[in-house]
Amino acid sequence: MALRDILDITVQGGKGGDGGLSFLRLKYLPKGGPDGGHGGDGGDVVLEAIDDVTSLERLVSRRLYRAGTGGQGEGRNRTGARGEDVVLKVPVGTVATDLDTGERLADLTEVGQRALVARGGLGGRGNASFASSRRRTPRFAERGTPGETRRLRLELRTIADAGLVGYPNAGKSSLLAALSNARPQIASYPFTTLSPNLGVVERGLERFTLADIPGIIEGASEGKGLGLEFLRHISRTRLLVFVLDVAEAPAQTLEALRHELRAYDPSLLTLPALIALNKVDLAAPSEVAAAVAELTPFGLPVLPVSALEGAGLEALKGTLFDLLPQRPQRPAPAPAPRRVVVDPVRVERHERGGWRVLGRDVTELVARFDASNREAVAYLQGHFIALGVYKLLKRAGAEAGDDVWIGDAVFEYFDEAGEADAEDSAPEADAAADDDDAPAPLAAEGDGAPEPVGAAGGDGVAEGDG
Ligand SMILES: Nc1nc2c(ncn2[C@@H]2O[C@H](COP(=O)(O)OP(=O)(O)OP(=O)(O)O)[C@@H](O)[C@H]2O)c(=O)[nH]1
Repeated sequence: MALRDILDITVQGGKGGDGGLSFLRLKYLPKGGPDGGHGGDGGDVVLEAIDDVTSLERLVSRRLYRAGTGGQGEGRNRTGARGEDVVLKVPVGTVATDLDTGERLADLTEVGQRALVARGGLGGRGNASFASSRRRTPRFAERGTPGETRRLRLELRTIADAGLVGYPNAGKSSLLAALSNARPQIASYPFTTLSPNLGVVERGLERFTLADIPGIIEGASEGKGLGLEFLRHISRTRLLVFVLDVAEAPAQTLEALRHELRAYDPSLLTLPALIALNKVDLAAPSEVAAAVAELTPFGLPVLPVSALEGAGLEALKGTLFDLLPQRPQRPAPAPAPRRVVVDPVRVERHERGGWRVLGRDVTELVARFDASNREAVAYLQGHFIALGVYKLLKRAGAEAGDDVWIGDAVFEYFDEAGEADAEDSAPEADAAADDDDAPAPLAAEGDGAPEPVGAAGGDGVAEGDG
């Protein structure tokens, strides 16, 4: 079977469900407390390695794989359902790379191994979470965050146990067909095989996989022909079978093949190897004997065979089983650490007048609330203080009435006295989260002017040039 071995897709974690906005209703308790539950987290996109080399083929029909959205939080503090995961089955030997960052996300070397490639978003907190002694009936809740989106390259690096290496037309496909269950196309001209063919070789209950590694010609290691495309398939085999045509200067050919392998990856030459001296049916016995003598100095077992007529194949098979090293029990690799993106809060002029506040923490925070909801904005103000937003705006020269853009939301800036005094008694970042409707000099557009209050704590976090 010919294998598709590279596929680019987009994967997207599910959006987190929004937090619930709800109040307890009881017959004798008309003004019940807030009881909106949390939104469920969005589902993840996960890769799972299976023992089927054709499985990339089945992912071709779609370009985007998106996991399920988390359910919305509901009354009586009911948490929304978690979004459904999407599990993509890929062949063992698949390597997943982030196309935009080049980061290696997964290297699946064992059947059943899984890797998370796009995390679902977080569910938002329900309004019950925002209740406090001063805000008994919070009429806002948090939105869920979007899931991760990634452009992904899936690349199958064939993990065949043994690889057939030889010049075009040496008889690799024929040998593969003769030794295994594979039925590759065979033609009498070079380059019939453009992607590796794979077969399973069996002896009683033992079995191993054998791949035909085509395209290795002189200069392959420098990228000639499709050389590098094919060479990467060898990089994981545990045994090499050099396939040489008895009539085509076998010793010289072997030298050339070894040269290409060494240039690509010197460690390939340390793998156990043997020589299948093919097409002996076309040569006189003396010719075969001379070729064997010529090859002996390489120190590898030499097995004269005829892929076409079947001569020597049982002996070849036996030697393959004898030489094949045990598959190492590789521990599952540790998951890659999450990258921490440093994107400090900063302020710049907005092209339409006013200001733009940038920085991941603050824009993500604002995106989680409805900026037209006064209560939500009052809640956000505590965080703006902790993140140093006011201080930066003031330093940059913001004036009362200026528009301040944060993500998609627009606020209005209020300049006020007393800020300097408040700088010392700035709240901790954590405390700000629970801070009650602390008025501060940013209000949602159209809101009445709140009372002035002072500036930034958490300045270390927010350091940046205004
Ligand atoms: N007489 C004879 N012909 C053979 C033998 N093995 C392969 N051939 C022939 O040699 C030609 C090439 O064989 P393939 O198996 O396609 O060779 P390959 O090395 O896989 O070639 P590429 O796929 O082009 O890299 C075909 O015409 C085969 O029938 C053999 O043992 N004896």
